[in-house]
Amino acid sequence: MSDSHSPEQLPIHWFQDPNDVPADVADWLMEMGSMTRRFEKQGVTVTVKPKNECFVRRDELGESEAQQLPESARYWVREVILFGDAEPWLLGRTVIPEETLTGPDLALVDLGTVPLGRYLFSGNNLTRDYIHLGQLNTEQGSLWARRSRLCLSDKPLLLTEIFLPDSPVHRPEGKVGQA
Ligand SMILES: C=C(O[C@@H]1C=C(C(=O)O)C=C[C@H]1O)C(=O)O
Repeated sequence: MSDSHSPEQLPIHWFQDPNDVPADVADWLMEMGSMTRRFEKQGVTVTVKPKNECFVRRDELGESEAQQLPESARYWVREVILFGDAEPWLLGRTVIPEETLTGPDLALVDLGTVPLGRYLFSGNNLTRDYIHLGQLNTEQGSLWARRSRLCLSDKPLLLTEIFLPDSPVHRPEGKVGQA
């Protein structure tokens, strides 16, 4: 799957019932802590390559994204590829209403190659409203995905993560280096 597609343009099928997802996959997708840290526990160096970062209007969001975020004049969008060592493991798309970018949280627009999780999980002011589990069918096969609405000091942001074929989520044992 080319990384030129924005996750919002990709037709992700969202499951109504998480029990429709295999338990070993759900164990990854329902991770409540930092996915960056979870990946690092696989023994890899996690790096982030920003692909797109900009402000957009509400009518430029995907319909399902806009439905899950409050009205705002504009939203900060961050799209990245996250790597485990040299392997692309995850496409991430974060949408942040401008009203969330207050005080120290304005730093969210300057993350660059710093993994979002390093910032979000650095304090004790992050909650996760929900995690939706999904699957994306591509010419190369299907990919697992999840969408979380997070709140940073009670201010919302929406995070979509698509797990790429090389990621542990798609390995039978979920472990790196096991054939
Ligand atoms: C939210 C986290 O940050 C990760 C890093 C991202 C980024 O740098 O934009 C996006 C998705 C996450 O997989 C996390 O570690 O849980």
